[in-house]
Amino acid sequence: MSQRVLIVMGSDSDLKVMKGACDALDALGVEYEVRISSAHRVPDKTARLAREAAAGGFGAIIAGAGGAAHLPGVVAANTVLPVIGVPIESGGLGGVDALYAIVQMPRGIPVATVAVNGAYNAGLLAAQILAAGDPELGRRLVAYRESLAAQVEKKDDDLQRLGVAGYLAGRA
Ligand SMILES: Nc1c(C(=O)O)ncn1[C@@H]1O[C@H](COP(=O)(O)O)[C@@H](O)[C@H]1O
Repeated sequence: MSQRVLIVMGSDSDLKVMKGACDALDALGVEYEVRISSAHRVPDKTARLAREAAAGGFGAIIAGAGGAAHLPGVVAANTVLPVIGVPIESGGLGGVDALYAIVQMPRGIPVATVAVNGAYNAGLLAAQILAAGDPELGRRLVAYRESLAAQVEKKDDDLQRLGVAGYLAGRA
């Protein structure tokens, strides 16, 4: 059976952003489970989710949190599965607080960090991690990259054909 991705977030207020990870995994046909847990508010549950993840068939974990974002680090402390942290924009500091909290992990307990609100890339990265042991998923990732390249080529063709003003008018 293919491995799944565990998606954890600190609050339901993170769901709108974290849906990006679900969208990426859906597009690639990767199964996942979405949970709300908080290192601050439910520390025991958070540790349990992380400790049981490998045995539960998960191959990677995405953890998103805003503000004093300790969740990804605490998840990483409780598993040797790869953990991808998503800093979420919340409160007055625009997500920089969460970014620093997640990216500045101490030596020994790494968390791979994506951009502020970068949940879609977290989903892609989780899929790429699973693809190391799943050649069929690897082929779907290659097809995804080819579709990205085709989109850029189409935009460039349109720009050459229409010129700058025409291109912008077509997008308005
Ligand atoms: N950073 C953390 C943790 C944690 O790191 O354990 N638990 C919740 N939160 C974050 O607090 C923000 C506000 O949460 P509420 O909207 O529930 O007040 C959310 O972005 C959440 O990820």
